[in-house]
Amino acid sequence: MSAATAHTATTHAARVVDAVKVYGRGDTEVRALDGVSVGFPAGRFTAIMGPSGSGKSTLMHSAAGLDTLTSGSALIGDTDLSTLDDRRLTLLRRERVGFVFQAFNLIPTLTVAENITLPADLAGDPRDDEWYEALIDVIGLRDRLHHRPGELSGGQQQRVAVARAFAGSPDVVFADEPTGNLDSRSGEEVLRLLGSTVRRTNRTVVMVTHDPLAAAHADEVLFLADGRLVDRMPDPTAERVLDRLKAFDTEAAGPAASRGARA
Ligand SMILES: Nc1ncnc2c1ncn2[C@@H]1O[C@H](COP(=O)(O)OP(=O)(O)OP(=O)(O)O)[C@@H](O)[C@H]1O
Repeated sequence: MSAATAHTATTHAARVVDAVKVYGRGDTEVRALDGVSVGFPAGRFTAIMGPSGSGKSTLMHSAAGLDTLTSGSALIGDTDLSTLDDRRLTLLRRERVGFVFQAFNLIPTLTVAENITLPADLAGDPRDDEWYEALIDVIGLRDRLHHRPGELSGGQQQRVAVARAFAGSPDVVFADEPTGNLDSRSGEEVLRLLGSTVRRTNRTVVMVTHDPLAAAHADEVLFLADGRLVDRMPDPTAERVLDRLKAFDTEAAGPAASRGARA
């Protein structure tokens, strides 16, 4: 792509093109992704929703380079992940992608500060002090930097995991049900943290969630059903997301249910 084109088109931090993912063969074949093309715009917070089994995790894992596609492409920036060998894929994930999981996945023996800088330390990168300090301010745990994760609440641990995900200034942070293990108040804090990090520092987040309240924090919600992208909702509210999800139940009772990929 020429520089001129890059400036006129929406910049996507990550995208998939004609993504197909087939698990199993013959009678047990499941088309988890059935030709999905979607971009995740840079500087935006995108949520992925859809009924259970609709392909949300598969889409996220493929876009993040944690899983490979059966056909089609997954790109981080302009890098087609299928062109990378395992070593370069690992490096790309380490340097250009951040992750937040439902289970916070912090290292219990390291302090909060050490957990946050661990990916950069492993990569041998010098710490960007300004960015690190800004992150500590955003997560609001300056007085806990020398505590261990076990001494923090679940919500505080997830805020540390969010800071760790952003610490290396990745192109995109993928969050898989980041509030799944939290009570509603802690979950709300983590979502506000994700949203404010995107808006104040122009970062990119892609989040899989079942929760309409969580999805309402995003700039846009993508809806999957039966491995396909079926709808997008800019500027979501929890009510509108809930209504859209309810419509899936109605659609599932009709012809859309007869595709049979998961029968
Ligand atoms: N490793 C696997 N082997 C076989 N089938 C799989 C595998 N992983 C996922 N699937 C199937 O692919 C389809 C999509 O799964 P996926 O986990 O992406 O859905 P999801 O929308 O994230 O679901 P949930 O909301 O329940 O987490 C499902 O039918 C699932 O059973």
